[in-house]
Amino acid sequence: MNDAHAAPRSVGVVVVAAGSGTRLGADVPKAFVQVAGRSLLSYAVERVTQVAHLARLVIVVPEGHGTATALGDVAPVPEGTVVVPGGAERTDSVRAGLAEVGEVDIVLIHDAARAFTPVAVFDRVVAAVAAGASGAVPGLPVVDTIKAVDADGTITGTPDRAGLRAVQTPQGFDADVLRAAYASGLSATDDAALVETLGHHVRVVAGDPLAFKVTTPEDLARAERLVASWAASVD
Ligand SMILES: Nc1ccn([C@@H]2O[C@H](COP(=O)(O)OP(=O)(O)OP(=O)(O)O)[C@@H](O)[C@H]2O)c(=O)n1
Ligand SMILES: C[C@](O)(CO)[C@H](O)COP(=O)(O)O
Repeated sequence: MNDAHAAPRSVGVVVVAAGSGTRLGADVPKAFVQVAGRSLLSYAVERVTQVAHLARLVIVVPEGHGTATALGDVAPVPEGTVVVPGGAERTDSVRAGLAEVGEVDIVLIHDAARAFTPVAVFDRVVAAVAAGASGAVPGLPVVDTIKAVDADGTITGTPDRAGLRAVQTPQGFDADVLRAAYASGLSATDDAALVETLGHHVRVVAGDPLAFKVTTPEDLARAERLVASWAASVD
């Protein structure tokens, strides 16, 4: 366990890995897809287990993969890890994982699909919440100009991109705040949106390009190149 981060607060992590990966189009659930002989989930878990003050790890998997033993061949999981089946939407899967996270101070929700997120990103998110934020998410400035459009594709606005961030995971929250947000029964494409709806302030901390989400075959090729470059650098 990495004790570099000083905040003495217990951290629970929910790794959501129950998506099918429609856009990737593999023949196994996306989190189980292999890069250089290891599943995306195993890369994600390897990083999560280095989070300081980690007290509880919950992995949310597709129906039918619902035990730590069943998961053992896909990704070695530490003793005490709880494995639960997810739901139809990411929000459903997070809600299932959150129900198992137990008594911790801070909860991080992390996409298995962001398998290469550096531990330093986790540390920044935890530090922001430990310092008093209700929530914190990693984000990167956007490099494209973003347009708002209506249903016909007509542009309705051009927000100033200086005030925009593309957000990643892990997304971290005070545990009670996140539970209240999920109790609302609402859905959203990220966890922060539910917390924002309750009126809490969520901070953006520096993200990392390595926290990219494996979504398409092009992303998987990028992951292959990344891992190959790491292997080459230790040869
Ligand atoms: N019902 C779902 C949907 C998504 N996820 C997880 O949420 C993360 C982000 O989702 P995404 O990358 O969109 O994964 P998929 O839903 O699998 O992808 P797609 O939309 O292409 O089917 C992934 O780690 C995925 O496993 C989940 O646990 N349960
Ligand atoms: C949570 C997330 O990764 C933040 O960028 C993203 O919103 C997940 O979206 P997806 O459509 O489920 O990939």
